[in-house]
Amino acid sequence: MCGIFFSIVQDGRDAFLAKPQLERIYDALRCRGPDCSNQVVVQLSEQCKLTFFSTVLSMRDPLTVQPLQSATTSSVLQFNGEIYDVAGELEGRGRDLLVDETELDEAGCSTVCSSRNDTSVVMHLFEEFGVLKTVQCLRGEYAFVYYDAVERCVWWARDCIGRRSLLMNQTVPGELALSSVAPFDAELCKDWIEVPGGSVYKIDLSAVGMPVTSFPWRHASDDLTDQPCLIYPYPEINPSVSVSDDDNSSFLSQFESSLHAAVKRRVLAINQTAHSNYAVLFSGGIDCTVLTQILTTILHDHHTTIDLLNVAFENPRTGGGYATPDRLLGRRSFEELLGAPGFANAQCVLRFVEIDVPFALVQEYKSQVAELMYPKTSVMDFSIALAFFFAARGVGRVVASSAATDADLDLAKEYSTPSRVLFSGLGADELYAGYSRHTAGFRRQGYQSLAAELALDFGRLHERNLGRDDRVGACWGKELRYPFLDEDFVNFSLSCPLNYKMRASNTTADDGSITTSITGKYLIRQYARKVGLPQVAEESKRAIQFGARSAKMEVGTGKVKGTDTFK
Ligand SMILES: Nc1ncnc2c1ncn2[C@@H]1O[C@H](COP(=O)(O)OP(=O)(O)OP(=O)(O)O)[C@@H](O)[C@H]1O
Ligand SMILES: NC(=O)CC[C@H](N)C(=O)O
Repeated sequence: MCGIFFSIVQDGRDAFLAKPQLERIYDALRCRGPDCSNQVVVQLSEQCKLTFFSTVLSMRDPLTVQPLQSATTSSVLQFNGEIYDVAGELEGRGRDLLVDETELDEAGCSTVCSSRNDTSVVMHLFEEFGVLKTVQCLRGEYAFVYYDAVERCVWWARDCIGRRSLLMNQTVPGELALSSVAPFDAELCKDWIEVPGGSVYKIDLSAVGMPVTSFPWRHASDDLTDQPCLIYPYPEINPSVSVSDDDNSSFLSQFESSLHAAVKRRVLAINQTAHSNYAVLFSGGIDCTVLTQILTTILHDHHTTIDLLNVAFENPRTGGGYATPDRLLGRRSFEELLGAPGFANAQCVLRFVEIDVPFALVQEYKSQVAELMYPKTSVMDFSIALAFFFAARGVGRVVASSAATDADLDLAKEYSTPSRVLFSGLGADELYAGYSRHTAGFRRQGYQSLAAELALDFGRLHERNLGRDDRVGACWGKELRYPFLDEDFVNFSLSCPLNYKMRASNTTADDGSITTSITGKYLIRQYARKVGLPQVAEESKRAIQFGARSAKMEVGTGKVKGTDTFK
């Protein structure tokens, strides 16, 4: 993941923070982007100075140094993330820049191969069409800061779903700082907040008082008359329930093609020569197992490896060693994947990588994890962040492999995944009603409140999960990719009637008694059955901190609440 730090300081001051604090931020950013780092300073006036510091984890050819400064306008771009496609009004121009035509597949837009460096494409589009028009058309997971030297303003945003971290600090009047991470320091480096998702922001450097304007994302169905805005590339959730099941196979095939395309975009947008292997954050649950199955079909004929990273914690409070629920499930799902018909004769190699985290290692890294997750501070955030931190580190042992001759298959040898890209199944529960509280709500009220609850869950992913997970996972020079949060897949999923997400079914026992069971993630389960994963298809949700046992590890903390502040 790339790293961004930007600041505006006034009154002739040199820097937003004292040197030690700034260096700490720069060090954290260098971990995110180990390929290069650079600083650009723009002295706007004697009083006002702009500082841009960037680091790059290069994923797309050619390596594009950041901050990227335009030779023609002197504008400056800091970009963290991936653009997979350019749609809508700028489709033609954007794709010309982004896509190597020869790599377009027959299906056209749904499997665009984004093969050119996207940072320079974004810069081109910003200069040619302006920020709002461009952002409206970009498809991908990103955060950016852009100084428009012609208009003398600075723009910043996270993508419309908020899949990358960006923090802001506006405690000093007239000044501003933005950063991908901001290690917490109680004295000198506090008061950061996550840039609220759902808007693009602009500060006008020429206007008196340097006002900030926000341009919100709205749905096409909203009243759009009051202020300039952007239109989400997906609708509001469809609250309807379809009356007949005639469309079942059509919904399933749309689900399948849309999710395949989302995974494929994220596979193709990797510098194939340098980093052509893959890793999945693998709990063994249905979401990440389905993603792995799709990866194996896309990479079926490629001589490459897919590392399935499964993290488990030694938890002194609960005991039980590393035989955590996710470890047991992970092993079982790995076997099921190997036996699925689609995997027969595959050239790609699947490996199960066990990442065991002893309690002593947690003690060693816990202050780093707490700093990275900041401004999240709760006990629950910490236990989730800890699990992502060690899973993303990718250091474990290859305990099983689909290739009998796999040289890394050695129970005694430490193995570190070379993959820079980590696939995650996040988002499936929010789109397809995977939480137990969805089931409980459905049991009480049927479909009545489900749509509202799902809309709420999806809409707060940026503040609850995505910023934190980016900050924590990226510190190892890795990049999280979320196929379930692909805009086109989200578009399909939000449009799909609620009964393709959650359903009740009755079973009659021999004594005639009827039991009603409620199942969420209907289409995901149907897909798993279709591709030969019947056991995985029955799996229920288990959150990472319980599956990996990273929650409340210290003896005597059993009664601590998840919402308490982590100390
Ligand atoms: N123990 C684990 N080891 C490695 N990665 C994990 C683990 N648990 C969860 N993950 C990753 O984090 C993602 C989101 O985790 P979450 O807790 O929401 O699990 P989930 O929704 O039950 O997903 P899944 O069905 O894939 O388990 C998972 O899809 C997976 O990619
Ligand atoms: N890690 C990143 O954010 C990568 C930025 C950009 N996609 C590149 O490959 O240069």
